[in-house]
Amino acid sequence: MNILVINSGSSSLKYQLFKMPNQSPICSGLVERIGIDGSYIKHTVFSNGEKLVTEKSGSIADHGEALKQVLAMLSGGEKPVIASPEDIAAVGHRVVHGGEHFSGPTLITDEVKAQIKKLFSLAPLHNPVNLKCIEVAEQTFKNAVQVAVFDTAFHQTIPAEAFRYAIPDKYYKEDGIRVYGFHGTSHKYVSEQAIMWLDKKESKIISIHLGNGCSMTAIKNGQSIDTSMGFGPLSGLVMGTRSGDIDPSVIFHLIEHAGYSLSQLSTLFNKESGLLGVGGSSDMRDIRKLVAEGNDDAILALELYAYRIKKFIGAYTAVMNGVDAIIFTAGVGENDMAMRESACRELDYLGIELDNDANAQYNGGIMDVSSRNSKVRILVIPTNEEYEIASQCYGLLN
Ligand SMILES: Nc1ncnc2c1ncn2[C@@H]1O[C@H](COP(=O)(O)OP(=O)(O)O)[C@@H](O)[C@H]1O
Ligand SMILES: CC(=O)OP(=O)(O)O
Ligand SMILES: [Mg+2]
Repeated sequence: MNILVINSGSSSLKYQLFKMPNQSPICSGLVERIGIDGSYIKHTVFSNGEKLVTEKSGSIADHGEALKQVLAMLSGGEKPVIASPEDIAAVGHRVVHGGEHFSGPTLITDEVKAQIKKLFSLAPLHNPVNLKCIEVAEQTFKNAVQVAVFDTAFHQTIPAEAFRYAIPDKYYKEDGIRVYGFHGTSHKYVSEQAIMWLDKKESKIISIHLGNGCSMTAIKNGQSIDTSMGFGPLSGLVMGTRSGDIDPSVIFHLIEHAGYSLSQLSTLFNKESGLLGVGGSSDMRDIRKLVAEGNDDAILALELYAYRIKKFIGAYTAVMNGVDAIIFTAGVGENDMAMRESACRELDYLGIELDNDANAQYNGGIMDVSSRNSKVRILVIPTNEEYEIASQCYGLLN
């Protein structure tokens, strides 16, 4: 059974085609820097132990256009992987916000699409794009089953003391205002990998997902018990274009004294803040180049970014009364060794000590980059949201 997985993030679209239940993909790829200059597609076909890579650059304005180009690559190019749309039995979609409605993989119906739409304003960089990808896939693969896997699902185990905000009851009961948490598919996947690696079911893990969106999760005995994103994917860590935690008084101030409208506020905190707002680019690679040129704004952006991670490591160590392992994952977490170094600096009081050489040598797979004396294992684990989505789809359909 061929399952195509579509993972649209805020700046990227990733995809993999799996022949399930076999774990290895037939092809995979990503479209990066969507909506900013220098967009490109990298499409890799795996065949008889070999990799055939096709790369294409050019401007890609939005996720709809990105997905159309990806679909053309699946059936065309040097090595087509499908002969016709009928070759795809199911399409698994990453959907970021599912509210309290969804705690597992879900067959997409008109009702499910309506729910995804209802949550547009809570995840404005994601849910509209997720729905667009579902619609393009429905039109392209008319006979395939469409399945949604929600970022929020893994966090449904968070207890009330962590998911409720300290505001009157009715805002939760009537309006569903609570912490939902995101990147759940990634936190689930990497923490399960870590539990296998540690060979320890009763474990305390902090998972740090640093992509364009960034979040951290405290995972006790395999279950999410707290996470840094909240009602929407905006709170917590400093991100590519999102501010992370901010005192709501700033919002009152901007409305009262600068006449800001709702949409101006949403644009400011979702699209113009974070690394972009402080350092001049949303992309960590650009920030690193600016830092190398001595740009003070970019240096400050990195400091804010690392400081916030460190603060949550402290908070989640306290919440779990200890920590066995910390995981770094996603675009920045896997590729930016200097950020891992900054975030773990001077944490020896908590028993967290990085091995700088091992950290610098990381080049893929699961690796322990902590020093021998470190009480806490520091693991770099490549996330694979697409594989996790494919297995959940397969589980649902069989
Ligand atoms: N080699 C690298 N060094 C530093 N940062 C990197 C590298 N490769 C990717 N990144 C960063 O990873 C981020 C994107 O992460 P990703 O997980 O793909 O994001 P998303 O899924 O949220 O769109 C960008 O900030 C990008 O600069
Ligand atoms: C939820 C979220 O922020 O996702 P991404 O990092 O893919 O933008
Ligand atoms: Mg992502």
